[in-house]
Amino acid sequence: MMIGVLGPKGSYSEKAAGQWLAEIFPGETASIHSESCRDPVLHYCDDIQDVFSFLREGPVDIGLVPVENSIEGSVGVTLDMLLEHDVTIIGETVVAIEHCLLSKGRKEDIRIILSHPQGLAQCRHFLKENFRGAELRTTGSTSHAAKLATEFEEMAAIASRESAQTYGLNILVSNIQDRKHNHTRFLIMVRSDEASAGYPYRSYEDRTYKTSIIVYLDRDRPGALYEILGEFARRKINLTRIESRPSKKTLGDYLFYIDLEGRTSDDIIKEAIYNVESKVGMLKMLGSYPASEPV
Ligand SMILES: O=C(O)C(=O)Cc1ccccc1
Repeated sequence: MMIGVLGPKGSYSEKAAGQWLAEIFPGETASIHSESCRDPVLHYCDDIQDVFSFLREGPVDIGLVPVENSIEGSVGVTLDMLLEHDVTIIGETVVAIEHCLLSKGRKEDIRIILSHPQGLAQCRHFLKENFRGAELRTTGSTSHAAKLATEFEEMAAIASRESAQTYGLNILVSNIQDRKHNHTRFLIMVRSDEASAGYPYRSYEDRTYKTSIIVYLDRDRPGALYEILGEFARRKINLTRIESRPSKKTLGDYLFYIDLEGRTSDDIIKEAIYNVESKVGMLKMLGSYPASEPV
């Protein structure tokens, strides 16, 4: 079983994969580099788009991507790829993020700071206060930033402690994110045809399920969104997230990403989604999956 994650080694996505595997294959060695856990191996991808591409074309069987962060909000490229690709969400996991400033050189010598866009954004205040003149550069992942920072003493990376160890970097400053509590939610996906094949992971009768959908109103009219949300509200279905994302058709035209409590095997969820579908231009079902434990 090959799992596509943002690489290289040391990324938060890699950490999320280990955490999810330990949840779904409890008791087995959760090491993602061993032969256990039904032989999952990681396929390190350069960026989020590649996780989706390698899922579609192979060799990846399961894709894991960051979708939202408690400080910076949604990962836009993930939302766009969820619309574009034929994938089904089968799980989610939430990782506590602790960004550190890593370098081979001294703090006073840092001129360039590298990280994933989410990493830079989650440390915006720290960077303004401590490195106003530094050049900020984005990389495909925090661990790629750490790997690059090994090359020059005036470079630093915003990445995890694990990356410091992996790439032999010093931790100049730890816990630099703008809020102490910093969590990122990751989605686990398969190709939609695989989902119907019943992937090798158990159903959790004792867990709360979530269902994720994307809707497009296609013609804006007063109360349109209210009507849709009303289909859930009148059935007392709890929405855990609603996010608008530009349709890329024209300014002010949006898609809505909605997460709700329940699963499509529940009649009430099925009924609500059926009614919503009759009121919108497009509805894409992303999947029903066990909700992560509350953080
Ligand atoms: O770049 C990584 O390590 C990732 O897995 C993406 C990411 C970046 C910043 C915070 C959480 C996840």
